[in-house]
Amino acid sequence: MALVKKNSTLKEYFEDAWKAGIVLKSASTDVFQNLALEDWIHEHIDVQQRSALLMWRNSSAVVIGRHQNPWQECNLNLMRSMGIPLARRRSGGGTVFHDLGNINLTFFTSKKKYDRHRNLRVVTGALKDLRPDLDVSATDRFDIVLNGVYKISGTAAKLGRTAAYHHCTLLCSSDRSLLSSVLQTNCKGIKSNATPSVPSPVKNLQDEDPSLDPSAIMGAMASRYCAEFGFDSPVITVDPSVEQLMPGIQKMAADLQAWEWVYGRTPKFSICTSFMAEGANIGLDMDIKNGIVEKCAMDIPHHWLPPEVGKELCSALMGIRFCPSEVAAVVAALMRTASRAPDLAKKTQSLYENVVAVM
Ligand SMILES: Nc1ncnc2c1ncn2[C@@H]1O[C@H](COP(=O)(O)OC(=O)CCCC[C@@H]2CCSS2)[C@@H](O)[C@H]1O
Repeated sequence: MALVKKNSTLKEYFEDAWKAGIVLKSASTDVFQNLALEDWIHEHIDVQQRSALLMWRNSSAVVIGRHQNPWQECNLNLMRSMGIPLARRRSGGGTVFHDLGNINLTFFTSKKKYDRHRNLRVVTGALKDLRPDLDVSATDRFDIVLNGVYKISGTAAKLGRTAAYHHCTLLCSSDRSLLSSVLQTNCKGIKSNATPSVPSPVKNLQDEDPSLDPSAIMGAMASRYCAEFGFDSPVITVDPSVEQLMPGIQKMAADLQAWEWVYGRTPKFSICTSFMAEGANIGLDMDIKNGIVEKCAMDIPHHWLPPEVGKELCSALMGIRFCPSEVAAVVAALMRTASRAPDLAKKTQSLYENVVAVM
């Protein structure tokens, strides 16, 4: 393993030293830094005459596709309570769970040389180099399955004008029970045209063979990649938190982490649901555009709460971000300004808790 020389940017280093191709490994396990590293390479490195493989792992995170709805795809309540970040990537496709037991592989090429079959052959070939009798194969939707059934890898891609990347996951030893809990929505009654994920039964490679650990797999992957693409490269470790190496990368990471990108890019959707609050059945109807509440109506029995109180709450929710902290701030302000009888305050609080439960 080698580190990029001090005082040279990755671009200079890459383009001077590595004529045919390069194998990189990220030193970071931060999902936003690593997605920014992909973006940076895609935008700055000339891949017309060379190719690159980037290997990276993240600490626990959920990664949605560019055109997806996070409220529809994952359990945001659980993720918030466990401190698991949500990221929206630049490529399309469905939602996956990452942790240190999952390897991500990004294949950078010119658009002309973009070839997912070839890349997945590198992945399955490397696994077979480690364990020849492993039954792994690529499907026609570019998943890789183990024993013909269990998904161990999912694929997505980004095609630019002249350059492209194809990236995929590889489940070695991920927390499968956390994977399935976080990929289950806590939000009922969503109507949306966002890209839905395609859930599959998953397995870890280590369930099949405990010797298949992430570092052995990454070593085999690097060798196979070099053999397939016809060059020889050591694995170069790059640290995306070092701005001097990749000028502009911190801004890219900040953009990927911004609420406006992660949540605000969700295609317009609506929520039509009902819940029980303090013994009353309440209907909730909301439209959310760019992550902002555009319409809010509650169907509240009049004997339970005076209509003006419900209307006041709905109009306070209009125009705010569809997220618990903003709703909490709005409700706290309402409680402070309006003098509430204890009974009304309790009911407003219960409405608030139920609204937050769908966020
Ligand atoms: N880490 C991981 N690997 C493989 N399969 C997974 C994983 N996490 C969840 N899943 C399963 O795939 C479906 C979603 O499948 P679906 O086909 O909808 O989406 C994908 O596969 C997208 C792959 C994106 C790969 C990128 C590479 C670098 S950043 S993320 C989910 O419901 C689970 O059943």
